[in-house]
Amino acid sequence: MVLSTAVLDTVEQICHTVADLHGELTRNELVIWTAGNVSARVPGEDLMVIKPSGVSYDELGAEKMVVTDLYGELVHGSLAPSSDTAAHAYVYRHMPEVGGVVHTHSTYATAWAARGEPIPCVLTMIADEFGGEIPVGPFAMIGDDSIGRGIVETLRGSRSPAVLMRNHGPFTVGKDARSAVKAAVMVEDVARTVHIAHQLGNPMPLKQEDIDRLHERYRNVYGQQEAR
Ligand SMILES: O=C(CO)[C@@H](O)[C@H](O)COP(=O)(O)O
Repeated sequence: MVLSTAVLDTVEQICHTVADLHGELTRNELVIWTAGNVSARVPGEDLMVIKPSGVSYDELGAEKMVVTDLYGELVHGSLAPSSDTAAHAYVYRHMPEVGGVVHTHSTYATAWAARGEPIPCVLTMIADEFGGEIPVGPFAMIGDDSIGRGIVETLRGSRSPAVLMRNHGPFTVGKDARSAVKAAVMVEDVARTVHIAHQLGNPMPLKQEDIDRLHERYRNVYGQQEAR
């Protein structure tokens, strides 16, 4: 596939954004070695930008990013795309509102995934960002559509931008890649806090009406609305 100059310009900007966001994964200590990935949809095109597989985060500049179609076929770039490319691509094909996808193996969220247990909505921060419990998706093999199917089946009908894929780890989505990274940071933080709460006793669930009000306020009042 030959990309037009206009699309190449857009792709170049997105490559910089996606490369920088991989720096957020390391800065927030969500990944070890090469074990996590960020992607972004190319707006208006059936394309996405994702990191190459198995390349050190220290070497992940914009020039190393790869562009694939929404079936994971390489369109631009020379390196082999991330092993989770098919999963990200499936999400973009089936969730048109999603502009960014992130996967990590962050320690506490992955521990919940190993136990196959949703993170209960026992904190205002969980109600705010996730709108309820953080769900568990099925175990799925790496490399084909299976993980993507599990993500989409679990997140459809949920307000959560995060799913804990059983025996694997968290996948998060957002309107753009930065929002998906934010959800990845937050899922790890609440996974750790709720784990600690469990060591101390029984965390108290929030009432559904309070969850709804908190989530609504977070979406529509919190922060600088024009920047959301
Ligand atoms: O869980 C998996 C698959 O084993 C991945 O998240 C890897 O840990 C990182 O893979 P690349 O993005 O480097 O291919």
